[in-house]
Amino acid sequence: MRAFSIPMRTRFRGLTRRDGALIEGPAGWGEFSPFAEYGPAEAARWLAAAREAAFTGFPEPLRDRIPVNVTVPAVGPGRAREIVLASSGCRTAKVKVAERGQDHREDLERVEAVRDALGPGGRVRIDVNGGWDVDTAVRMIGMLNRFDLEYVEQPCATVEELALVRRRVDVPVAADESIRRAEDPFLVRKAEAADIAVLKVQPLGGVAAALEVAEQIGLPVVVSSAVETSVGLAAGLALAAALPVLPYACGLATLQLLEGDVAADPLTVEDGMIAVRRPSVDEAALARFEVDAEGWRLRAEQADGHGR
Ligand SMILES: O=C(O)CCC(=O)c1ccccc1C(=O)O
Ligand SMILES: [Mg+2]
Repeated sequence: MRAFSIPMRTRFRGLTRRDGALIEGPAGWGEFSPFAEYGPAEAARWLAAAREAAFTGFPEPLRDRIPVNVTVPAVGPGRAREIVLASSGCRTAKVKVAERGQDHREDLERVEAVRDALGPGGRVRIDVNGGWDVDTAVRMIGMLNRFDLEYVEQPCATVEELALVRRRVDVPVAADESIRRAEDPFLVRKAEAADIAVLKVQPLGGVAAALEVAEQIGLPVVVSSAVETSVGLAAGLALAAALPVLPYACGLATLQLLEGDVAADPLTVEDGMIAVRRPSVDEAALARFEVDAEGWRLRAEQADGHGR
């Protein structure tokens, strides 16, 4: 097992560095990078995803390029515009809103700047990460829809709240945390709480497991990353490539958020798309970010035996 710590270009989810581990097996490299605050039961699924990549491999791809969105963190409007313009042709942007410590005006200015940078033909989605209550969500979605929203991701924290918001707004609702951190990922479907499912490979325990969730959830899927190196992103690409239909751009352009990568040929965006392939770890690239792996070995050991 090898471990990395890569600085983030801009603070994201409160993170200033992305830390994780890499394992190599007969099928290739796998990434194990659960966030620091996740306990062993949750980390067990992330570990299963890394092992699938290293020892099993991925399902057959049905497409060889995946359209992706540029991810805009909770930055000021000037920086938001720069990020969109430097996104290598992404025609869809996902804008983080409701950042703790910021006000609604900052969200409006950021989304306006992104719409302006993309032009009327681009698509703008927002991700609230559960930051609003129902009334705030209804009010803010109404205001932000002036910039024509493709969908709103996780406007509130709970499935019940998502269902209430969904009944009160015209903008489609996507569920993220309500699927990847839920006891029952299908509650969203049963409660008719979302129009779109955001699926991430590591939190769901691998590509095959996520593909199964996609089949059973009966909603269009957006594959998104957990802000990973090219090794983790490759698993997301494999999922996106294996889905029978892919109506939306995926949140896999997140290498743009990191200062560097562990591969010599990173999964970069070209014309708003990423080619489906699996880069391997390059010793010289990893050397820039490598840290001691002992803590990660311990974390994997603790995660073992904590299956879903
Ligand atoms: O979907 C994207 O554009 C990027 C990925 C992303 O936003 C994300 C990355 C890590 C953890 C949580 C999230 C999220 O979607 O909330
Ligand atoms: Mg999200």
